[in-house]
Amino acid sequence: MFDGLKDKLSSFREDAAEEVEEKAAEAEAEAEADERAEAESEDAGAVAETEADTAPAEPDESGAIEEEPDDDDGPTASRFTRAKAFATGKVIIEEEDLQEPLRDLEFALLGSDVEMTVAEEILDTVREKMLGEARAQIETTDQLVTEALHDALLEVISVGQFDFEERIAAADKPVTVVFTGVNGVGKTTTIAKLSEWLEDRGYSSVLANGDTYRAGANEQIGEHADALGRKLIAHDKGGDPAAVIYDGVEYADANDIDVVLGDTAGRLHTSNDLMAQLEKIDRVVEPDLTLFVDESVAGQDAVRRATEFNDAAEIDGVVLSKADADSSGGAAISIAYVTGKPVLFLGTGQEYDDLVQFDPEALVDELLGEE
Ligand SMILES: Nc1nc2c(ncn2[C@@H]2O[C@H](COP(=O)(O)OP(=O)(O)OP(=O)(O)O)[C@@H](O)[C@H]2O)c(=O)[nH]1
Repeated sequence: MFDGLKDKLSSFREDAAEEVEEKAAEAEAEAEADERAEAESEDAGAVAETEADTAPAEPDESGAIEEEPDDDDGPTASRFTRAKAFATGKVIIEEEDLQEPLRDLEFALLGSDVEMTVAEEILDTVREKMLGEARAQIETTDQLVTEALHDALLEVISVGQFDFEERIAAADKPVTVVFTGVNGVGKTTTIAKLSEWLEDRGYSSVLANGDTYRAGANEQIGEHADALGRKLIAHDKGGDPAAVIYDGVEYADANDIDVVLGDTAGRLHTSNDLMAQLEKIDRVVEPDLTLFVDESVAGQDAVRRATEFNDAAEIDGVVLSKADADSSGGAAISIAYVTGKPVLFLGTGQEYDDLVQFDPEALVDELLGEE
């Protein structure tokens, strides 16, 4: 999962650390050269003094003795500051050290289908966290780069994050969860997986097929219900999806079922009649949560669709299916930052237990982990 992105981040870390180390070594060499030059000029000055008894340096008007050599014939202020820091066991990171690595990071992120504004935010945070940073020479630069990247990724990935299980636990029962998204992205499979995920945590669920549009939809979700031993509420093709999910809620109420999982027909946000159906479901059933399902592999297309769905019929969270087939991870990195709605689950295969609760910290650790 997300192996391409992981490799790219790993190369960025190596290159950035190397570049910063190189600049630090240059600063060290310069510091040594400056020290030597200073010592030599002091020697020469001592000789000259004995020969011509010249006056010692006077404090300037403010009373301070000028410490930093001027730009024309000495090291630049930044070189001087760096050299001074180096002499006290520190390495200072400067804008120019980061230019190339950050450009590489930008390519890596965009190449992994990370949305532009998200990539920019990550770059800004890394730059901000590293610039002017003085680290002890004994710390590795790689550590510093990794920490900056960790914070930058976590910041964008964890936007709006909440604990789904806590939400289910705290809500009045039955909890109604409705799933939306375009065709064929894995909504129905996700519902079956989530039903199993809930069962594993002690919550019962009923499936309600609000996809009254597609021929064969009842049979498809029915197979999952049979395999899992769950009750399915379904109406004939062409029926009212809001009525099906409403019946699901009634059934759950009457039978002490904790969660109603409502499927809906795959649709484009531009299909007005289908979007009107979602509004009606919202009105009639008042779902506790509306989850948008899309394929992780769809990258920025998934981000765009999530935004469009959220605008048309507000979503509460996102499930990214087929993360097992996704090497780039662009959607997982970008979607929460762009939509303000968190990724709650990743689909990681075709089996019922291939559903993983999304944990931003764990994902960042995984992305930055050793191969
Ligand atoms: N590899 C992989 N395949 C998945 C995952 N989730 C779903 N699929 C597969 O994706 C295909 C489509 O899944 P469905 O659940 O039928 O998709 P849907 O969105 O309900 O489709 P419509 O009802 O046509 O809108 C199926 O073959 C699933 O087995 C996943 O996490 N990983």
